Amino acid sequence: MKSVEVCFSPDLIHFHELEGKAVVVVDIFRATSTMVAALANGVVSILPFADLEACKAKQAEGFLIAGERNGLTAPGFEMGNSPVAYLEGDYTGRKLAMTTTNGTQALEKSKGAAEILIGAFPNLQATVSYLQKLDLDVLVHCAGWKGRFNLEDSLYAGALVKSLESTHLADEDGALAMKSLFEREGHQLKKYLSKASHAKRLQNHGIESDIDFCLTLDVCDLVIRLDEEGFLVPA
Ligand SMILES: O=C(O)[C@H](CS(=O)(=O)O)OP(=O)(O)O
Repeated sequence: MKSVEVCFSPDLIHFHELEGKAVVVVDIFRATSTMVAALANGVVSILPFADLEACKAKQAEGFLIAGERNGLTAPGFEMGNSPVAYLEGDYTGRKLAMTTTNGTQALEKSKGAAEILIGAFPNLQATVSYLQKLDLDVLVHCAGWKGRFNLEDSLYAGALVKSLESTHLADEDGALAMKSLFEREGHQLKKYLSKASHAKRLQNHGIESDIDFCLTLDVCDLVIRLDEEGFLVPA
C-alpha cells in the first residue's frame, strides 16, 4: 500500500522527503482555490512566482498578471487572489502569471517532487482519482499562513487522507489527526472554518463569496499539475 503524510507549513517542509512523491500543495484561502477557478474557466496555464516584481514583468509578454499580498491586490496588478473574479470575468485563452502571500511560496518549496498537484475543495475528488492511479506516495503540503499552521489547509489534508484510505496508508500523526478532524467536522466545513483566523481576515476584506467557493466540494472535474516548464496546467 502507498502512504500519505501531511506537512503543516512550508517552514516544516525540510522534515519531509520530496523526491519520488506526489506533493499536493494546498492553500484553501485562497491561492489554490483561485488556481482551480481560473483553469476551470478559460485560463490555459498559470506561471507561479514567489516574487512580485518577477511576476509583474510577465505582463510585457502578454500574460494576465495576478498579485496579492496580505489579502489585497498588489499595486500595479490586474488581478488579486479572488476565485470568484475568474467565475465572473472572461479570461478565455489567457496565460496567467500569479504570486500570492503563501500559496505560490509553498509551490516553490515543493520543487523536487516527482509530481506536484494543486489541491482545493472544489476539485478534491478529481485529485483523489488521479492520485489513486499514480504509483507514488503522497505528501500534502499545506501553505499555512506566514509559516504558521492553519485550520483550513489542514482540514483539506484530512479530507484527502480520508478519501485516499483505500489506497494510501496514513501512518504518521499529522495525517491521522487531520483525518479524525475531517471525520468530525467535514460535514459542516463552513461553520467550523468560520472560526479560523484566515476566514476572519478575509471576512474583513468583504469577500464572503470567495469563502463560499473555496469551501464548495467537487464542482470542478479538474486536476492541476506543474508541468516540466513550470506551468500549472490541467492534467
Ligand atoms: O489572498 C489570500 O487569501 C491570502 C492572503 S493572507 O495570507 O491572509 O495575507 O493569500 P494566500 O497566498 O492565498 O494564502
